[in-house]
Amino acid sequence: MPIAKALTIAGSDSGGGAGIQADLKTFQELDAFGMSVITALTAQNTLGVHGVFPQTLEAIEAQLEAVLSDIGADAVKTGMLFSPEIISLVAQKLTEYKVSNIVVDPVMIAKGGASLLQEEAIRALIDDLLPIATVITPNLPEAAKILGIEEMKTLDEMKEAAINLHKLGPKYVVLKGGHLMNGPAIDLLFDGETIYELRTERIETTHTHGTGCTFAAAIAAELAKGSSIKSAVETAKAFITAAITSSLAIGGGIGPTNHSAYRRLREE
Ligand SMILES: Nc1ncnc2c1ncn2[C@@H]1O[C@H](COP(=O)(O)OP(=O)(O)O)[C@@H](O)[C@H]1O
Ligand SMILES: Cc1ncc(COP(=O)(O)OP(=O)(O)O)c(N)n1
Repeated sequence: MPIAKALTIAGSDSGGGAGIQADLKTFQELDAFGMSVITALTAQNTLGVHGVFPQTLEAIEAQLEAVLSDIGADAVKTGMLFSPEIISLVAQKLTEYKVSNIVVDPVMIAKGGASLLQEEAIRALIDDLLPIATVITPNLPEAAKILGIEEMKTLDEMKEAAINLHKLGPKYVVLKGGHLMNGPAIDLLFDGETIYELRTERIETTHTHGTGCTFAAAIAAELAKGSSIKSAVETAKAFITAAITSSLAIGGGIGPTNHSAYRRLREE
């Protein structure tokens, strides 16, 4: 069987817990061949983001061309895209190369509070990227920003938001409930007809750096292997739950999740 090829288009996290590094580790753990297009370098560790250095459009386009014109991708995951110009370029290239499984994680703000997306880029995200997305994976603050509403606090508000996000054009919406205070960690999958709930116990830990990146990358890896969206999201939920359960208390701040935990669990 040919190897599934997964491409991440995202920012680099020097601390290794989020961004390109989290995505490539996740692809590897789920048996997909990982490739990368780096949109920005961040000087980052468990204490926060200490610098953001966007790459030139020329550098980003050269990386996209190199990968897509030769190797191709069975699925693409986008993360930190930073500016309206980068978003438009990425959308144009994914359309030109007819990429069929596009997972858009609309990264906006890191857990420490640093901005990873310019305010003026939200319009480009909505106009250029959401309509071509197979699935979008916003967290609650990101969903609220896209919809121009107050942040959701209840499951009913989350359901309404998932329906409204779907109207912006993606084929599927996964609304992540990691930011809901208290109670289980509930994510919603909406396919345009049915809302599915994915529930796990909330794990008591502060070490959750890179949860969103890892979850979206796992969905991309599974779609690249030919899974249905429902099965891809279920596997991603199991993957991130295992990764948070044995997250790593390294550094002095918010530590990363453990990308090899899911495989280890399955080998036991
Ligand atoms: N403390 C936790 N316990 C269990 N699952 C969690 C926890 N925090 C986040 N998750 C899960 O991790 C995934 C990423 O969600 P979230 O943290 O909301 O994303 P982001 O990193 O983009 O803010 C979701 O599946 C969410 O339910
Ligand atoms: C380079 C880079 N990309 C994305 C993020 C945000 O990652 P996320 O998975 O949402 O996790 P937190 O940063 O919120 O813990 C990032 N920090 N860096």
